[in-house]
Amino acid sequence: MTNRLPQKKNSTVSAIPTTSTSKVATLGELAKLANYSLMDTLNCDPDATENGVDYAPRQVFSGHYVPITPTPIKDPEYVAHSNAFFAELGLADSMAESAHFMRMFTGDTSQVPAPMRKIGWATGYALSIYGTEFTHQCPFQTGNGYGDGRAISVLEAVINGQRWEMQLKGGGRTPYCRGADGRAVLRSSIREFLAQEHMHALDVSTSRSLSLYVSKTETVKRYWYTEGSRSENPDMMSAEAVAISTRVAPSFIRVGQIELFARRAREDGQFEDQLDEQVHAMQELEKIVLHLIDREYADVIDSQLSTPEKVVILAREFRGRLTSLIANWIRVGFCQGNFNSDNCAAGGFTLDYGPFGFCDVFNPYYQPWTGGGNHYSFLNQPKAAQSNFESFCSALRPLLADHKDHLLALDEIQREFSTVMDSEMQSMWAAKLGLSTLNPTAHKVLFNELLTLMMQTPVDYTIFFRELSSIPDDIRPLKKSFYNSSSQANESDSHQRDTRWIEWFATWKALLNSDCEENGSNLEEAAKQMKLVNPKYILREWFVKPAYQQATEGNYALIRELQDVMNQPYAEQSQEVEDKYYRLKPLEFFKVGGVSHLSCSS
Ligand SMILES: Nc1ncnc2c1ncn2[C@@H]1O[C@H](COP(=O)(O)OP(=O)(O)OP(=O)(O)O)[C@@H](O)[C@H]1O
Ligand SMILES: [Mg+2]
Repeated sequence: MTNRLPQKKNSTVSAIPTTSTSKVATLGELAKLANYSLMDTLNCDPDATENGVDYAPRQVFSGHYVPITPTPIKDPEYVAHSNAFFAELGLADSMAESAHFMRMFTGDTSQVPAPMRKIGWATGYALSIYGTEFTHQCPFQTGNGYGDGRAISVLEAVINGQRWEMQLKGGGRTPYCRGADGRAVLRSSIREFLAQEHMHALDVSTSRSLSLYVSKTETVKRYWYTEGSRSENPDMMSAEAVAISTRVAPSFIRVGQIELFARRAREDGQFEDQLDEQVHAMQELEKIVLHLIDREYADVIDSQLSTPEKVVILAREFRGRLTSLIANWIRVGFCQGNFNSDNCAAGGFTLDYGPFGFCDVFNPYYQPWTGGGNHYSFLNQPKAAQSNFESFCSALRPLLADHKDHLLALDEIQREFSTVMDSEMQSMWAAKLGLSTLNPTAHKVLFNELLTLMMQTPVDYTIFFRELSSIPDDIRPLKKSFYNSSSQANESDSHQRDTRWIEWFATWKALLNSDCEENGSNLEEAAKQMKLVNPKYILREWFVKPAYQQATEGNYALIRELQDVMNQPYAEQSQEVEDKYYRLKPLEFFKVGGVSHLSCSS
């Protein structure tokens, strides 16, 4: 029986583990775990100011990072921290509201205890949209001014043998800010904070949430929707409180980052001074790739291998993680919305919860972001991932220029992407249906008919699969997931629809029974497995909206409630929770700006 699709674990590093079982309770204790591999091994931008007050938009021509001192938010207030992640890191919960911790993670690094550093870093990256290279998003039209415009990393620490990078989002301007304010508002910060931890609880590989603080006095202006607006684009400008959330991952290296150095390494080199630059760029490309391997793939790539050998394994491993990630996104109804190469983590986990959403009604073209088009829509994500993977492979190619066999191996890995992706998708759909495979023709027919029925009915994606997971006796429980209830549809249509569902259900049940027999399993076991694959609770946008609305009034109760419910998405939980959160999307929320669609997310 196929069960929950495994996600690749974040890589570990060999370091001295913290042996003590007592929790890290002060910033001083956390400081002792600091270990700045990126700053210490990669190249600093030679034009950067030493004190890190490098806030004006400018071109950054070389180097892997720019040292940046974050800009603290004014009069910060604690909003939330992730208890689950604190526990995993061995941090005491009390730290989140302690003065020193709060000061650092609201952007004031002036007093951090040594060996922590007062200056953080931002990185440049390139952008490809659906495989096409872009440079004009950068104000200089060269691509040299694009990168972390408001994300500033402030710490790398090795905690219990695992290396983590901690990054402030909304920590102020950097040379990559392109003239913007470097801030994030409370609404988008709450969305990202909750979604990251929810995705982790769903077993989908992701950056994690550490903490979230809001300013009581500092605001920035953002376009947004008036209450109940059905407009596609925001119809008002409002002043919103700024916030800093801290996200954490083994690294924040994006496909776009590797691309940036590859593009430079690829330049013509017609003139002698350009040749020097090109050699330098090639060295920088190799360095960032080796760093990526060290940070994200150390457990699967032998450090003794040559660079070309490492590069080929890297491509294969990333392909494995990326295809598994996308299958998992689709398993839980997640649409990233803006899956450009600069939002695609080279470690193969979910990054950048901007215009993301979880689908309520099943729709293959579900896309929460009005600017995202069909290419980033729900069931097109495997294709979007393939484009990012091709950009990744192109960026690795300069490193293999003199190694024909390795180049051929890379070509092969790239060519096989869609086969590997299809196989991941098939296993995922099979697991959602409780089946061990979708290979036999009868299974494929069953699946295709299901897609048609789910669209035509239409069904709520989460509720449908969760009800199916109970392996009911007939289709009545499945009807809980139908958006057009029989009372709304005309009688003959609903009769026809039910007949098709009854037939589909009978076929599914028969295939499930014979699958169980073949595998020496039973329906009870199948139901148990299905409930580990098909979540009951999903972070629907209309749950999040009241939480961020109340938060603007200083009431964080709903955020806590959502943390509790969404951090155990497979559990049955109480009747009260079920009544409130296991529900179809109310009709009044359809087509409403900020709930059903977003035009921007920052
Ligand atoms: N308010 C802002 N100030 C400065 N830069 C910004 C701001 N908003 C977005 N950016 C930058 O614009 C680029 C595109 O924005 P996008 O919405 O993809 O990213 P994001 O949500 O800020 O960042 P990330 O990908 O780091 O999660 C990013 O490089 C981002 O840093
Ligand atoms: Mg982004």
